[in-house]
Amino acid sequence: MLTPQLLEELNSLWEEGERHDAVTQERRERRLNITPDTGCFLYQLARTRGARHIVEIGTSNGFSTLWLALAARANQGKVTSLDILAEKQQQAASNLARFTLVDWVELVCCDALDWLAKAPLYSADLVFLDAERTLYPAYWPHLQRILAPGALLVMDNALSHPDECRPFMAEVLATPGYLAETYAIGKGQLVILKDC
Ligand SMILES: C[S@@+](CC[C@H](N)C(=O)[O-])C[C@H]1O[C@@H](n2cnc3c(N)ncnc32)[C@H](O)[C@@H]1O
Repeated sequence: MLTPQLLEELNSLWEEGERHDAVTQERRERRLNITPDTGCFLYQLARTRGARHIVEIGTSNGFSTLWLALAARANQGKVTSLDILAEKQQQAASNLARFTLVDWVELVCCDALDWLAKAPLYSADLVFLDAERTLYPAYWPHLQRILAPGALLVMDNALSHPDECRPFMAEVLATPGYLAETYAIGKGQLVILKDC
């Protein structure tokens, strides 16, 4: 259960990230966190789906990972979270420890495409995509393979960066068996259901 105190602590971490990003020019040093309502949305989706195998692409300092980890803990599952930058994952490890969620998350420092290329069939119940948007079309064949029947894929930034997201969205809409819709939550969430 997410207590008011826990929600307040998550909100404080997000506010701290916003303050940090406001004075940080270098993109690789920015947190670029999802919004708290997006975190709540992910938690609700993961809980109602009963997702046990959750994959996150783009860990940063672990703000979104915390929400997914809370759902994984409740579902007795786990999160595998990927980021290409080791320093980001060190920050995430520290935040997971602070929220005592380390046991529900495996942090993997890698290029997401390399990891996806080796991931097994039907190995994910929920995937959260929040990394380098122009690379998503190359991820799509692998994402289709790893999503279990009835699984969900959520992509952040559908409304904040429509031009960068358009090629991926076009690929998804052209693929039979997937139901996609964009919701005006945070920076815009494209939710894709593997409906086959
Ligand atoms: C927008 S941030 C993620 C924010 C995070 N989901 C949150 O809300 O707290 C994007 C992250 O994707 C990572 N990234 C970029 N390209 C990547 C790649 N090819 N493979 C894995 N991670 C990548 C970046 O290092 C960065 O930390």
